[in-house]
Amino acid sequence: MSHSPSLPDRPRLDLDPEMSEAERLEAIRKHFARIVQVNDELEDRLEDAESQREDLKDDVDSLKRENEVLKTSSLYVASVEEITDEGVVIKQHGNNQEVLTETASRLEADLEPGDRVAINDSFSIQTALDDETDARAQAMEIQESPDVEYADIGGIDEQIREVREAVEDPLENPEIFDAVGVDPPSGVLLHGPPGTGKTMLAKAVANESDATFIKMAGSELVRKFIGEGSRLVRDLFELAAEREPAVIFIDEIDAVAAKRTDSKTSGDAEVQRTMMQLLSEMDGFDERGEIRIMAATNRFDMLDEAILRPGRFDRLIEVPKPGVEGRERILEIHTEDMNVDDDVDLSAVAADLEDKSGADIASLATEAGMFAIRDDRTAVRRGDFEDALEKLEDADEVADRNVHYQY
Ligand SMILES: Nc1ncnc2c1ncn2[C@@H]1O[C@H](COP(=O)(O)OP(=O)(O)OP(=O)(O)O)[C@@H](O)[C@H]1O
Repeated sequence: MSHSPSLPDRPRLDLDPEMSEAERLEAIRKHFARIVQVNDELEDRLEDAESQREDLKDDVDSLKRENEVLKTSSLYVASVEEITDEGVVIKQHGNNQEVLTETASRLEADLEPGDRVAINDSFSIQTALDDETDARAQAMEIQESPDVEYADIGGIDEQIREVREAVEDPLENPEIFDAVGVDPPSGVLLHGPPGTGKTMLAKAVANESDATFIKMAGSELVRKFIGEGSRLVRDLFELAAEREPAVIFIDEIDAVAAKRTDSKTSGDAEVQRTMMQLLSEMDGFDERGEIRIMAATNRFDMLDEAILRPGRFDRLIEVPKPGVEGRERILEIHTEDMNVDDDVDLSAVAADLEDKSGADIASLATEAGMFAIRDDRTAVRRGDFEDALEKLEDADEVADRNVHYQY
């Protein structure tokens, strides 16, 4: 930028007392003329300066815009690995490069290992990505130790035994499989009507084997995360590897692994890609690792057989609705903390619950408690269970009219 010449001197009026009247007048006239001239000069300079200021302002604006673009368009996504005294260790997605970086203390206080963050070209953390932007967090439910135990599950003891053998034993005693020279099942598929305890079983086996429970719902993959299904499946296995020992649980697997239909829409192609990703993840899997894979479905009949081949979901466990003894056990579990009158015979209540699932029985118990509360009582009576059953059946009837469930 060129330096502007210095401003003109301020004109001075020197009047000599010796001067004649005419000479004074002449001096004042000249002084006035100089003032007018300096004034004109200053006005010109002001005009120049103003137009220069306009130009500079335009420059500033465009630089500001450029800066904004630089700040917002070239951010990369990374995960926080560790927070140390020297800074935050992050791992960049895509190339897995680990970097020690600094972050504003405003952000650092809220960061935790596992969080996703946006970083700029020089790896400095710009923002923490909240759950809304984090599809991975939305699509998966992660529990370090789910609060379900085998003792909380009633009526499916044989299924518990099978799941322990296929999931817990390989996690806890992999050497037994090595010694005998057999591979444990690759994947365990639980199938049966809704509300029979499939999710509970998966949570319980994760809990009792001290493994992280990572759940992904197949239906959400195809409904909420359109276009992201195969990436999320990849993320799922990556996450399990980071958190092992881990139990991966894919609920409603039929949503991504249904038999191919004749009608080929683009949605089907996307679902197909998600399933292919799942199969390739399972095929490339070392069975003896510390990750076990489970899935559940209410629609076994709809599954594509490709997912049932050896090396994939090769252990099938049917989880049926409970028989009368199972129903009684489930009733006991769900009324354990309730104040139930001594004269209530749970086996008689269970006998009336033909065809009900564990989930039905859990809501029956809660509903019976509600009837007691409405009646201003603190103890639940036999009649409350009867009223609750009636209510449940009315609700079922409405549901049946709306959905035709086929299992
Ligand atoms: N066998 C059972 N013993 C005790 N409680 C049960 C049992 N089955 C179901 N429940 C109750 O029903 C709820 C739902 O069960 P869960 O989610 O495990 O069923 P699910 O088979 O996975 O169902 P869905 O196929 O609908 O996902 C449980 O939280 C529990 O309260």
